[in-house]
Amino acid sequence: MPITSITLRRLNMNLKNPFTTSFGTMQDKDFFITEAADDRGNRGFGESVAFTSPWYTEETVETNKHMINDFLIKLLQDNEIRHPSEVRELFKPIKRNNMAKAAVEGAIWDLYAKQHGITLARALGGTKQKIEVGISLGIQPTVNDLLEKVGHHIKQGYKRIKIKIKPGWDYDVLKEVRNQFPNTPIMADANSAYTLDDIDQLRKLDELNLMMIEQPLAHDDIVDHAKLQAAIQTPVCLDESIHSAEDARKAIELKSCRIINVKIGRVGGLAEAKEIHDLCRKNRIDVWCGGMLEAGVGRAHNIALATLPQFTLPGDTAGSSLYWKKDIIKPEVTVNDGVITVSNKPGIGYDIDEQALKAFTAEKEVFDI
Ligand SMILES: O=C(O)CCC(=O)c1ccccc1C(=O)O
Ligand SMILES: [Mg+2]
Repeated sequence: MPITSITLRRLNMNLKNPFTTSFGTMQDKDFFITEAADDRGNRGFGESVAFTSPWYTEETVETNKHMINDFLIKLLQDNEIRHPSEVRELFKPIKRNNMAKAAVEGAIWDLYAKQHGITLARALGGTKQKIEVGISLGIQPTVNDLLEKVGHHIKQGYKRIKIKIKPGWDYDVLKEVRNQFPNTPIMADANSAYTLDDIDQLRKLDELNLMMIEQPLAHDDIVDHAKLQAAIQTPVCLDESIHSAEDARKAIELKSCRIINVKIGRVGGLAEAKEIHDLCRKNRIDVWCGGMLEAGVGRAHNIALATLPQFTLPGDTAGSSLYWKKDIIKPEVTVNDGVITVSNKPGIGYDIDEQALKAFTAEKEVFDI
């Protein structure tokens, strides 16, 4: 497929509200938007989901820059690809650095879909016209703040509420939420804040009828998670531990989880994400699309991925306006009664807001391919 250039733009955007996890608080986002262009005026876009510090995985904005500039671009310059699904194989000699790879691969998928006049969802084999979404609520200053936010988002129609937890902000808080909202689908995300020593505290969550607990144990573990899953009723969902279809296969085999949160960046791109999806479909593991506080381009990619059939649970792809005063796509992603209607325009399905993109761009570099 024709690709004549890759452009890297480094953007700075401010989140509307600070987002707090068991690791700390995020307010500013500094990230890359990638663009793959051909000589017929088609432009495909991708987004890197790495943060400025390596708290979620080992990658950062700076490591992304190094990997893309010094390795991934060269592989594209030296090799022809016929289809975006070949990018994964092309990037294999570079170990890990999945978010860097996904950012480049994503732009190429969007370009391919636009070259063929089809939606990215269709290029991936997705069929859903509508996707259900939930919201992820960071750790709040007080329980009352949390209860108020939960109530607000239930009223807006979000299909499930995810609550970040950590030791000291877990059972008691979730119990208050459950008491006030007895019928709402609720889940918890610990971002690796516990160990097996906390098993009694984690078992207490069983009485709260949670949809799942996401990544309770270490970011690189699938063994202790299997022990935990055997000891509690609440389904375990893995996020940080799954970087590839191979990781997913092993976790399924060990019974480390009953659910997997798929994030395109964490697993190295759309082709790998689809393979995890296919594997989970075969093994009847529910999957949902996670979020990384994306701007519109990354959000659009998530929506396209979530049109695949095994995305059976609501994802973290909430509406743009929950994160940003102004997004970089037109129109912004909107959610009605917890549902996003999938765009039928070619590629990611949203236009780039060129003015906004320019306004948020701090650095720009163009590589000829
Ligand atoms: O709303 C979103 O984009 C997802 C929010 C979220 O939970 C999250 C945000 C940043 C990093 C990791 C996670 C996570 O799923 O663990
Ligand atoms: Mg998570």
